[in-house]
Amino acid sequence: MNNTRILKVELGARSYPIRIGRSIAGLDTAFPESAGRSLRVVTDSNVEPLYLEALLGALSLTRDQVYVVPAGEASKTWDSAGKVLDWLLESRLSRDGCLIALGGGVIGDLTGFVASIYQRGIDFIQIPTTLLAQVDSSVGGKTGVNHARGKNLIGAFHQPISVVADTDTLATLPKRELLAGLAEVIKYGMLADGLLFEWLESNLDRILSLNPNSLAEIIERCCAIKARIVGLDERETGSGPRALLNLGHTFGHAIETYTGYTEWLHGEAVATGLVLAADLSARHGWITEAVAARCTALIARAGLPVAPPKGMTAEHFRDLMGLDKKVKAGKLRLILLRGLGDAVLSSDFEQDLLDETLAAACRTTS
Ligand SMILES: NC(=O)c1ccc[n+]([C@@H]2O[C@H](COP(=O)([O-])OP(=O)(O)OC[C@H]3O[C@@H](n4cnc5c(N)ncnc54)[C@H](O)[C@@H]3O)[C@@H](O)[C@H]2O)c1
Ligand SMILES: O=C(O)C(=O)C[C@@H](O)[C@H](O)[C@H](O)COP(=O)(O)O
Ligand SMILES: [Zn+2]
Repeated sequence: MNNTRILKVELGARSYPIRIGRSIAGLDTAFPESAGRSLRVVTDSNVEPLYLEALLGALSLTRDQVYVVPAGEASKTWDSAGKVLDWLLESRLSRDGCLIALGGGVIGDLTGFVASIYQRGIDFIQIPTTLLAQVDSSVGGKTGVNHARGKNLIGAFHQPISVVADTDTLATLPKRELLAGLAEVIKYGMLADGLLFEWLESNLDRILSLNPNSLAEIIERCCAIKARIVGLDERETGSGPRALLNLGHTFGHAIETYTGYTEWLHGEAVATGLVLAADLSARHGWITEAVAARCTALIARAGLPVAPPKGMTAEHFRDLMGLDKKVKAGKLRLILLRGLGDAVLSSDFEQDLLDETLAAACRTTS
């Protein structure tokens, strides 16, 4: 790969590199971690025609070492995981084998989950091909599948042994998917890095026009934030900082579940969730209304939704958010803002103010 930048997720014996660079043709040199391993690739039906041949060529693999799932969130299910597991057993992969996830966050989460339970756990490598996966999902070892009752409710923490992000792959990404990835980038600015947020306000157009240097810049900055947080709190303990990466997600996951995982992309739902989190923070007086307005404005400028789907009510939100994994002792906990770049995990928000936020948001779309 050309111009490779290397970051590291520091987790003792489970530490691993994140390589960010260009040119998929050089992928063989990009992850020495795969050398000498028995490999299997999992990808999806959109990524297969675009990047599979290059990867197979680089690693001297054959088609029978590849499993292709239908593209999209509908494949992030228990049923799909079962099918991949069946295939791995049929292809007689042993415990020293290694999976490669070639694709977006759906493929990364699904493949990582399969790797976490196949023969009680085998290695896997992430080759993220969406902006969302390059800035977020490929790093940190959250793997899993969705359930009709809620997002990511079945899963495991299982770290990859390597992440290889080739920014050239973003050239083929549909615009809507690029924008969905941008939602997680804006999230990082809001929760941990006010300067990144300001940089996005000034440089949004460069990102939208796929300027390679700007893309590499945001991918590196986001991965650095995530690597630091994951290194401090790998398994999202109650007291550690990892939960902060969930800013906007309690609302966002409710939207994804309400819409059946097919209408709204994850990043779109998170975008609206970020707006709601900022609104609720402002109602508490923890950030000014002007800061909340800046968050909403940047998200809207990025072409992302700022209000829930039509028909979704405050009652729908309250019901779905009750199954959020951050619920503790029956009490909902939310990530809220104390400033731009300063997020907190809070259980002491006012229920009345949450009701106001939900009522106002749902009124705009009903
Ligand atoms: N594990 C984590 O920490 C974490 C973090 C954020 C999101 N996620 C999960 O990630 C998922 C969303 O990921 P996503 O947005 O990457 O979705 P995705 O994997 O569905 O990819 C989006 C679409 O782009 C296509 N695609 C992928 N790469 C392409 C390329 N280079 N060119 C053209 N098309 C391409 C895919 O086929 C798909 O249709 C959600 O399930 C979300 O919950 C997980
Ligand atoms: O890595 C994390 O931690 C995150 O919360 C990143 C999120 O962007 C991501 O969507 C994650 O899958 C959400 O996890 P969940 O635990 O809320 O299901
Ligand atoms: Zn997310």
